[in-house]
Amino acid sequence: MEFVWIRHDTRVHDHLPLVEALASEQPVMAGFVFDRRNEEKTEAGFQRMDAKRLRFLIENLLELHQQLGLLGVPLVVSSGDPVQELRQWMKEYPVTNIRAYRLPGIEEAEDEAGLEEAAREAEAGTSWYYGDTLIHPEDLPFSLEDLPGSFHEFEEKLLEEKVEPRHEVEMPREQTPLYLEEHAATGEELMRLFRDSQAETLVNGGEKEALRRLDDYFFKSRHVLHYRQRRNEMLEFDAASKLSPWIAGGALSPRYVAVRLEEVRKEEDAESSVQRLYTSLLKRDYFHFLLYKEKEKCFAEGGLRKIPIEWKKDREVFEAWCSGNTGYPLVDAGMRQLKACGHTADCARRIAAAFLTNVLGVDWRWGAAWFEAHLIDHDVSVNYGSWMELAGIGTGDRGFQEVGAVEDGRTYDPDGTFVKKWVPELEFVPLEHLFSPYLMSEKDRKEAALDLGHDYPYPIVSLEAATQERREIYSRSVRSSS
Ligand SMILES: Cc1cc2nc3c(=O)[nH]c(=O)nc-3n(C[C@H](O)[C@H](O)[C@H](O)COP(=O)(O)OP(=O)(O)OC[C@H]3O[C@@H](n4cnc5c(N)ncnc54)[C@H](O)[C@@H]3O)c2cc1C
Repeated sequence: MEFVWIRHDTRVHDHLPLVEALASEQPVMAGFVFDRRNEEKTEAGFQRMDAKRLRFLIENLLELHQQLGLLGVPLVVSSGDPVQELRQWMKEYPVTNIRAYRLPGIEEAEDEAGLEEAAREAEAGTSWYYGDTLIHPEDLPFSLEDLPGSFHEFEEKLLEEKVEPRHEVEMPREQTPLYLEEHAATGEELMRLFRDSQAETLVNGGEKEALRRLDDYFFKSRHVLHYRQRRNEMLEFDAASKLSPWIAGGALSPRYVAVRLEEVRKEEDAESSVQRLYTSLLKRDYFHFLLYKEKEKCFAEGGLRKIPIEWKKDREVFEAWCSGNTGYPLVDAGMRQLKACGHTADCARRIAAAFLTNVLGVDWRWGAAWFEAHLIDHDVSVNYGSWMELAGIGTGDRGFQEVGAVEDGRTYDPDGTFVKKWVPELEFVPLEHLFSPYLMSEKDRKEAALDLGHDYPYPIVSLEAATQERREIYSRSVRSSS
């Protein structure tokens, strides 16, 4: 029997392991393990996977269960240590071969090695695939060891060498249904988990919903044509694709997105936005390859550049940031949105992340862990890679980055709708003071019905003084490491 181990690939389109398993003429089943590690607490004291992420995952799995059912492929689920659960399934079913996608990540690589060993013991084979990126690793014009040191260089090399994604694979063909009682039990279990989860998410999970969103953004509403100009808008849902939760969970293949994007490219005036969106997808690839290459370094205190920065582990300050109560409305709006629905726009992420590290000086890994817990599009390589970049310890050589916690409001939230939506305490504050309400006179505050320190906090630190302090710490640390 062929066994397809589902990891971050909760779909049936563009799924080579499934296609090849079904082409093998052997009966095929699939399995997914809810990884117990996600129930562990982080150093900062919260669970690694929040209810929103879990809910989105359950929705992806419910849809996969249905889609696999239509192909005659039963799906089993369990929770625990992935290798132990796979070992157990190899005992319960006559598994001769396991097929799965490889993933970047330390724990992921440990699981792959553990599965290899378990399969050897069970005298079963293993077949590994790459499907998490747009570009297949074997098609890179350099070895992983020679991965360029900046995304810009990486993109340039790929464009120069005209490296393109491979074609997506055909849809899997169905098999004579393999009846397993456990398939029905899986459906009931997933429904129970779904009913028990109360979380709200920006979008709903599942392959069908992913394909619907793509179709809408690319072809029906055609908002994609304005991607280059609008992608940094903070509040508007259609300003960017919002495909990341499905791509990260594997309900949507990045290659499928690229294929459909090429159809858009043929349209008049589409080139600039299409190319910009392709760049975004390539940036995701870059972070994936970076994690494949650098492994543990992507989680180290000093990051890839091994800069021995002193980070604070101040829980009170960290909690004010997590809950969106720093007194800087632009930071707080993004953080509140993240907590409420598991998503916030790219520039809101950048501002919030850089504020934690480059103003508050809190350990970047605490912030990355908070994002990991709450983002429904969490992708370990993109998240940790982005955090390192903003803290000045990742790829590129951008050094210390100033945080536009006030000025960026005028650029990215020019009419203040984003801040007013997520920080309603500031509803009556005029736009000129919206991003820095602490600068208002007492009279202005009264007129805006704002009792600072009561309705909304005073700034947790002075932006200028704290930035100056962190800049000095950063420069000292860079000097001491060179
Ligand atoms: C601190 C920080 C943490 C982040 N963590 C994650 C994460 O865990 N998972 C994640 O998918 N993205 C992450 N991002 C990148 C980016 O913010 C999101 O991909 C983007 O906001 C998703 O919205 P969208 O689907 O509308 O993107 P679009 O702008 O429509 O882009 C299309 C796709 O390209 C990819 N993409 C877009 N921007 C980036 C980027 N800067 N880096 C890498 N890939 C990108 C995503 O897959 C996205 O769905 C992070 C950014 C920062 C600054």
